[in-house]
Formats: sequence, C-alpha cells, structure tokens
Amino acid sequence: MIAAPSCPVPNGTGVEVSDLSVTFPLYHGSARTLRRTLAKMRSTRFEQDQQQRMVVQALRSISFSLKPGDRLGLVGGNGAGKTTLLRALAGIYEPVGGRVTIRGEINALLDTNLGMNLELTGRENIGLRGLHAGLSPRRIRDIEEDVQGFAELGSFLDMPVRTYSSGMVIRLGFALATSIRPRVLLMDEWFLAGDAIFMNKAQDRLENLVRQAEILVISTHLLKVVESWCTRVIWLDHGMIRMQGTPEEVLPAYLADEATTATEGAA
Ligand SMILES: Nc1ncnc2c1ncn2[C@@H]1O[C@H](COP(=O)(O)OP(=O)(O)OP(=O)(O)O)[C@@H](O)[C@H]1O
Repeated sequence: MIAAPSCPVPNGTGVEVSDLSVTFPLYHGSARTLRRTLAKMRSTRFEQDQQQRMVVQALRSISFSLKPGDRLGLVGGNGAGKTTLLRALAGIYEPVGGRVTIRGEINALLDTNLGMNLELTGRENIGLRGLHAGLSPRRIRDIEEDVQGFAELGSFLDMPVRTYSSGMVIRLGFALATSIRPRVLLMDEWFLAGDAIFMNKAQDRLENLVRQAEILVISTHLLKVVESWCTRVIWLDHGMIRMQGTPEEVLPAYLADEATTATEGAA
C-alpha cells in the first residue's frame, strides 16, 4: 500500500482539468465511404468538425481537480480514453476544448522510449533528458550514476542505443524515466508490465517514486493496483466520465458493469 506523502507538501502543486475535449481527425479512405461506414456504426463518438473533417471524440467534457496527496486511478474498457487523458495531461495532445492546468514538475511514464535518440549513447541520452528537464550538471551526474547502477548496462552505456538488445533499451528507458523525481507523476500501465526478474527489481523503485510524488495519475486495467495505490478513481466510458469517487465506491460498480457486458456479449 502506498501512502500519501506525510510530510508537509510545498504549496502550489495541483492539477485542474476543466471541460476538456480531445478529438482525432480520421483521414483514412474516402470521406464519403467513411461517413457512410460511421453512420452505420451509430456511434456518438464520430462527428464532423468545423472544417468538415470526420473526427473521433476521444474525450468529452472531462472536469476534475487534484491536490497534493491525491492518487488517481483511471479505469475503463478498451478505447474509453484513458491513454488520451494521460497524454493530454502530459501536454502531448492539445485540447480542442477546455483546459488543462498543471502546477509542479511532471514526469510522464508513458513510454520507455519517450525522447530517446537511438543514435546517441545511453550516457548522452541521460545528459539530454537532464538538460530537457532543466537540471544542473551536478544533478545530471547524480542521475547518470543512478541509472548506471540500476540498468546494469556496463560498458554499453557508452555505446549508441541502437546497438542495445530490446531488454537493455527497456532497462535504460525505465531507469532514466524513474530517476527524475516529479511532483506530479503520470503513469501508464505499460510501466507495470515487463519480465518477472526485471519487474521484481523495478517494483521497489517504482513504489518509491510513487510514494514521493505529491500527485499520481495512473491508467490501468489492474484493479489491484488501483485498490492499493489510489485514493480516487475516475471511470471513463466512451470518452466521458461515467463515475468518480473512492476506489470503494467506483470499483464495485465498474466490475458489476463489466460482468453485465460480458454476460450480454456471451448471450
Ligand atoms: N492517434 C489517434 N488517432 C485516431 N483515434 C485515436 C488516436 N488515439 C486514440 N484514438 C481513439 O480515441 C479513443 C480513446 O482511445 P484511448 O487510447 O485513449 O483509450 P484507452 O482507454 O487508453 O484504451 P485501451 O485500454 O485499449 O488502451 C478510441 O476510440 C481510439 O480509437
């Protein structure tokens, strides 16, 4: 169980999301055929935007706010909008409507390759990431040592990343992504998967990072993680908030709905 930080937290860290909407244009195939196909699907998630493009509404009218100590779990079926919401919080996706305001440094563990240049060495990638995060040369050296110790890449640290095995890239990416301690931590469940030996080692590091962050937002299908890490849950359904509250309030309703959907699907 991860507890909220017990020491007094500096003022000012917070997340405000108000009336957020994100859409993606669909460019595939001829517009008329696509429109006909989508009309047949009778989904309210597809519409035409002001430029007459067909778009999918990934998120609609999402509003919530988080304060220090809040640990938010995002749950929902496939395509519900969890990843899109994390990416909008990280500033990767621009809202088409509404606003996202984040106060405090963010670290987004969304993809271990994020920002990694395969032509550069592991060490050079560490330096670049540190500079990007606005860290001092001294802090970057500390991170270099930390990553070197955790990722156990030996002399590969000074070789171009393209020469690494896929496991080595994951170790470097994970070590680097988790070495920068943020106030607001955004995490996709991708980070909770991995080979068993690596994950045993990674688990402690991840839990430490989560414990030290003031605000956590995690998207996952692993409800046990939500139960043990989160103080709040948002259940997303077709891009909208279906329910929000404590894990005790939301998870039973979510599970009951999933069971009903599975029974209906089997019938
Ligand atoms: N780059 C994109 N282009 C077009 N549509 C997209 C894009 N990314 C997401 N979508 C659509 O937006 C909706 C929300 O997708 P999202 O990936 O956020 O769902 P999710 O809840 O993370 O799903 P999963 O649990 O399957 O990962 C889906 O309908 C998806 O098809």
